[in-house]
Amino acid sequence: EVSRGRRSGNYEPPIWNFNYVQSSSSQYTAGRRSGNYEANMWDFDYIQSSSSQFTEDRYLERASELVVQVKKLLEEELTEPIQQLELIDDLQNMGVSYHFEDEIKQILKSMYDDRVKKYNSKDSKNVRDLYSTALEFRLSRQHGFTISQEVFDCFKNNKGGFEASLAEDTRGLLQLYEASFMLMEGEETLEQAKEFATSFLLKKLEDDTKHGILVDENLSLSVFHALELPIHWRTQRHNARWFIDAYEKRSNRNSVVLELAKVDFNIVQATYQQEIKHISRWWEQTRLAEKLPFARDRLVENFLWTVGWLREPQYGYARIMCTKLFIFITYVDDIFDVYGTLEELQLFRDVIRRWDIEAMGQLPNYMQMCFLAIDNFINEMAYDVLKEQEFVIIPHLRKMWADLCTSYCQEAEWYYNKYMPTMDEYINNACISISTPLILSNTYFVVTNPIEEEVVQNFYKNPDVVRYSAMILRLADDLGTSEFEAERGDVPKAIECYMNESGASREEAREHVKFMIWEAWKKINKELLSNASFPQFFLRNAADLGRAGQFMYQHGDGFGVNPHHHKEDVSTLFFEPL
Ligand SMILES: CC1(C)[C@@H]2CC[C@@]1(C)[C@@H](OP(=O)([O-])OP(=O)([O-])[O-])C2
Ligand SMILES: [Mg+2]
Ligand SMILES: [Mg+2]
Ligand SMILES: [Mg+2]
Repeated sequence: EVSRGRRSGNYEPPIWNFNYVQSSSSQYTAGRRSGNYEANMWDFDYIQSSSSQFTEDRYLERASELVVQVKKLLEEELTEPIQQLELIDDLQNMGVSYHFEDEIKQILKSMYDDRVKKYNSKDSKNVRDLYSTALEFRLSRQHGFTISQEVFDCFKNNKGGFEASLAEDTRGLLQLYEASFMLMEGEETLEQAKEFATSFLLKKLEDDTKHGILVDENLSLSVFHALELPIHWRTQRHNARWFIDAYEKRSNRNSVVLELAKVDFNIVQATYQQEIKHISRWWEQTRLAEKLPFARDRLVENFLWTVGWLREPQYGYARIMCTKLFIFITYVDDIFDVYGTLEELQLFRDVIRRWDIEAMGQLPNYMQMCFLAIDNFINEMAYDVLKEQEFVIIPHLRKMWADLCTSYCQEAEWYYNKYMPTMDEYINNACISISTPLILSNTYFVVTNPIEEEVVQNFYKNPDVVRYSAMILRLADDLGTSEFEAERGDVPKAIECYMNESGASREEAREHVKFMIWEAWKKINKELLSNASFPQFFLRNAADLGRAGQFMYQHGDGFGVNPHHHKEDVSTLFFEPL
């Protein structure tokens, strides 16, 4: 088959194979109930209840005790607002804030109301230190409070720039840097803040490296980590382990908070592990990896994608279904990008557009296998939803798949016809081919009860929140994968389109794509604060899907060509307890 002029992705076999996954275990997994995992444990209603049915009671009990103690700490024992803000930030970064959502919202709301009162009372400007102002700004915006960038005006000189004396305040500069990523279009102070803080933080790292003296090693590590990716661009679960390790090194760490972070990390890991084992058994029996060996067989890495936006334990069913979705998207993407002839691809697109099961016979066997497996999958999802809430999602699932394959086929036709699309032509198609509309709509269907028809109709209005989420994932993907794709043979991607249009070098084009990601985040930040057409959880998923792309491709193609980039992440998240 490959000899018939078909391209190959030369993708390595999976690092985590079936036997490894099935042999994994965790002391946190409930032994007595392990036998009935294959019963109806995985359908929508059962799994939605709570994934704690997988966990040993003694660990659940300890975690519950610790949650009560941390709530008391957060609401009663911490007397200074800055202490509460620091603990909120630590709980979020270590992945345990989902236990304290109401308390966190209440604390941030009362701080926001106080600030508005003070501002309206024209009190003398309550000039606070940069550190606490920036931390409160970021957390408030993150939780939907439209705090103004003007809170930073008191740190500017009479020329409108930030005071040079702030350069000595590394902790404050780090928080100013983190806060600046919450910006929306037109917020010049935050644009300035990002440039100002970045320049001094980079200088701080250079000085540390040059002189070899780390005044505060933890602070230097935090600065380095932030300059790699700011907190606002990081997915919580993927980064929890780093923050727990960093918290443990701190002299001011709270032992109760640390113990909760560790025991919760291990409970969630045990839950994820059971889900991966279940999906792995399903994947093995499809035999698609055997039948379509040219495609990326990345079951565990596809699960790693889904914990980027479906992190809380109770979303087990959704993680299972979205991992299956990601597997099929990857396989269809590789059919269009790597293996199919143009004639086969156009036929496949037309059959998918009509969802014409009867026309299956016209397809080559590898496409028949893929189409029928996807048909089984969307019927399974649609039946689960219909059983739960009498809402028929089949037409929407088929439409989203048809749109995806149409965009894939457009890319294939550009490739085979050696056509170089303009940047606009490429981006308008690539915001669909990156599969974000399909992923976000499917996620909505598997986590929402009741599904609202009005929200579903909003999917079809090419909403900005979906477009800019797709833009971030698409551009992160192109930064990570397009050089290898160009070598193998694929449609020109954002970098190549920009080089062609502007005459820029590859490095200049890469910098421009990074700038486009920065611009897309301004749009998403506005959507997160003001979009009323979609539920908050949908908006969070949209932002997190972009973040998952920035995580996955941070060091190149960490999914297809170089899954070893995330070998450590997979081990610590799914297989090795803290
Ligand atoms: C789910 C995905 C994020 C989307 C389809 C498979 C992916 C893992 C990625 O793969 P890639 O081959 O880089 O996509 P594209 O560049 O061919 O669009 C793009
Ligand atoms: Mg591809
Ligand atoms: Mg593709
Ligand atoms: Mg790619």
